Amino acid sequence: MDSGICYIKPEYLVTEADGGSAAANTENSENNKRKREDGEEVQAGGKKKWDKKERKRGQNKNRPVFKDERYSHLCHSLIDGTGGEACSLDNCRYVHDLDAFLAAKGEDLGLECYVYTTKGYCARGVSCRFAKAHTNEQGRNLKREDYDDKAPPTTCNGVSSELQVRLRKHDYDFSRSKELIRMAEKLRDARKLKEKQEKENNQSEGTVTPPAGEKQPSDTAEMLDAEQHTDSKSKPTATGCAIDDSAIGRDADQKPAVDFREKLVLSPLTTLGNLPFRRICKEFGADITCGEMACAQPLLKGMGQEWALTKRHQSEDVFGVQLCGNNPNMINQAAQVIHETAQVDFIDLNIGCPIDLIYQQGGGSALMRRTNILELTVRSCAALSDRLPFTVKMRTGIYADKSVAHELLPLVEEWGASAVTLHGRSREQRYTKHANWAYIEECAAKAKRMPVIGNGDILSYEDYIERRTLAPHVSSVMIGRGALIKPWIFQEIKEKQAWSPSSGQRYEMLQKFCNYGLEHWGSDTKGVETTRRFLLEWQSFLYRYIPEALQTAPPQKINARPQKYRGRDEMETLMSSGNAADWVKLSESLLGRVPESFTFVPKHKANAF
Ligand SMILES: Cc1cc2nc3c(=O)[nH]c(=O)nc-3n(C[C@H](O)[C@H](O)[C@H](O)COP(=O)(O)O)c2cc1C
Repeated sequence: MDSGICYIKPEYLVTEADGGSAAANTENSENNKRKREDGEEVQAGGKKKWDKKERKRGQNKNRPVFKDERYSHLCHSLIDGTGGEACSLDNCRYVHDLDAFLAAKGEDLGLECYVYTTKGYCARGVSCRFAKAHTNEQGRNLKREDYDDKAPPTTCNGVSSELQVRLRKHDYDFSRSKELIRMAEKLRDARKLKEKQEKENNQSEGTVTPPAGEKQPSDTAEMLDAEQHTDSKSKPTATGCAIDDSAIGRDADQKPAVDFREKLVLSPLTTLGNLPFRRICKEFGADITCGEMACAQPLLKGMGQEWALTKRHQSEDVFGVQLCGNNPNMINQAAQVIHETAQVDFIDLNIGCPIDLIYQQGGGSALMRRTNILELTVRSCAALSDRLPFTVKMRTGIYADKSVAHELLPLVEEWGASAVTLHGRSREQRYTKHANWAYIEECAAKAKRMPVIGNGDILSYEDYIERRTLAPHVSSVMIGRGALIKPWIFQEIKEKQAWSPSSGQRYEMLQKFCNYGLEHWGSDTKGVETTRRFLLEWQSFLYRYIPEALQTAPPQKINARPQKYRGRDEMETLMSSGNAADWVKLSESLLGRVPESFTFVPKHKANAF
C-alpha cells in the first residue's frame, strides 16, 4: 500500500468506464496549467514527476489580482433611501443618482438579510443585496424596534482615522519603544561581551569551548548575572526577561495573561484565517485564535488594510496578532501601538515565514539566522508589558539538513518569550515530507518553563494523540491546514472521536461562513464579492476532506491523495471536486451569479495535496 494514497471503497471509485463524467475530485485545466507552470509534469500512464529545479512554491504570483474599485459606492447620505439629509460635500466621489444606482445594483440575492435578522438594522441600507428584507414600499431602509444602536460592536480593533493621522504625521509617542530597544541593546552587548570573555578564558586555560550556539546548562543564570552587573537595577522576571522592571512598569509577580498549556490553537493563516473563518473554528472548539500575519511597516504607516488584520470578533476570547518585520525598532513600535490601541491577549512574531520577498528583506524565517536582531526584538517586545505575552513562531531552521530551533528556542525563552510555536519543517521544505515531531520533542524538552506549541500535519484525533505521545514535552498543538480542510477538527479532538458531517451539514457551514462574511465585509455587491473570494480560497482547501465512510482505512492523512471518487450524493461529489469551476458553481448557489468575466486562481499553493 502506498501511504501517499488515500484508498477509497470500490463502490465510490470513479473508473475509466465512467468516462470521468462525474464531477469527481479531478483537478481542472486551470489547476493543471498551474501545475505545469510549477514544474509538475504528467508522464505517460498518469504518473507525475517533479522537476525540483523548475518547481516554484509558495504563492501563485501570476494570479489575477482582485480589485474592488469597479463597484460603485452609493453616497452615505442616500444609504437609507431618499428623504434623509442631503450630502454636504462639494467633491463627494460617491454616487448620488439613487435610481441609476439601484437599476445597476443587480437582483436581490435572497429574501432574508442576515445582518438585519441578527442586529435589527443593516448599515448597507438600500445598497444591500438583500435590501428587500429591510426596505419599505417607499424604498426607505428600516430599523427594527428592538434595534439597539448603543449595543457594543461585535468586532473590535482596526485603525481609527485619528490614529491613522498620528501615525502618518509621525506624531505617535514611541519614546517607550526607543527606551526598550536601548535596554535590550545593553543586555545583548553584555551577553556578547561575557561570551567573548569566557571564550578567551577557556582558550588561555586550554579548556574545550562548546560549539557556537550550543549552550551549557548554567549559562542562563550566569548571563543574567552579567546583565545585572551591567545594569544594577535589572532583575530577571517571571518570564526570564532581565529588563529593568521599574523603567518598564513591570510587576515581576504578575503571571502572563494567557495560559498556553493544554490548548488547541488555530494557526495564523494569511488570507484564509480571516475573521469569519475564525468564528467558525471558535464554534468548533478552537481555544486560541490569531489574526493573519500583519507587517510592521504598513501598520506604522497607518494602512487600513494591514490594520484590518488585527480585527477580532467577540467570540475570540483568547486572541493574538501576529507581526512580521525585519527591524527591531519597527517591530517593537508596531507592538507598542497595538498594545496601546487594540484589544489583544498576546503578540506573536513570525520567524518562520518562508515567502521569498520577506525572507530576502531579512524578515520571516531570515530572523532565524539574524540572532542579534532577533534578540533585540524579543527582549524589547517581551518587556512591553507583563500583561501582554510575546510569543514566537518558528520553523526547524532555514535548511532541511541544518536545524537550529533546538539552539534558538532556549535563547528565545531566556529573552522573555512567553511561548514558542514550532512547525516541524524547515523553510526549504515548505510543505514537503512530514513535520518532524521527534525534533519538535527534542526542542520542547529544552525549554525550562516556557510552553512549547507543536505544529504540523494534524488532521484527525488520531494524529493529535500520536503526536502528543511522540512529544510529551509539547504543551499544546497548533492546527493550520487541518482546520482549513475540516474546521470541526477541534471538536473531534475535544470529543475524542471523528465527526463525519453529511454534505448538507457541510453546506450549512458554508452558509454560515457567507453570513459571517456579509456581516464582516458588507452585504452590498462589494461585500458579496469579497465574501465569495474568501469562500473560494477556503474551498481550495475544503475539497480535500474525504468523508470517512468513503475511505477504506480512515482517518485521512494530510498528505495522502485520494483515488478518484464520487460522493454519496451530488453535493458531496461537487464538494470533493478539485476543479475551480466547481468551486465557483458552489459559490453561485450561496451568493448568486458571479460578475461577468470572473476568474479565480487560489492564492496559496499549499492547498494542493
Ligand atoms: C494558507 C496558509 C497561510 C498561512 N499563513 C501563515 C501566517 O500568516 N503566519 C504563520 O506564522 N504561518 C502561516 N502559515 C503556516 C501555518 O500557520 C502552519 O505553521 C503550517 O501550515 C503547518 O501547520 P499545519 O500542518 O497544521 O498546516 C500558513 C499556512 C497556510 C496553509
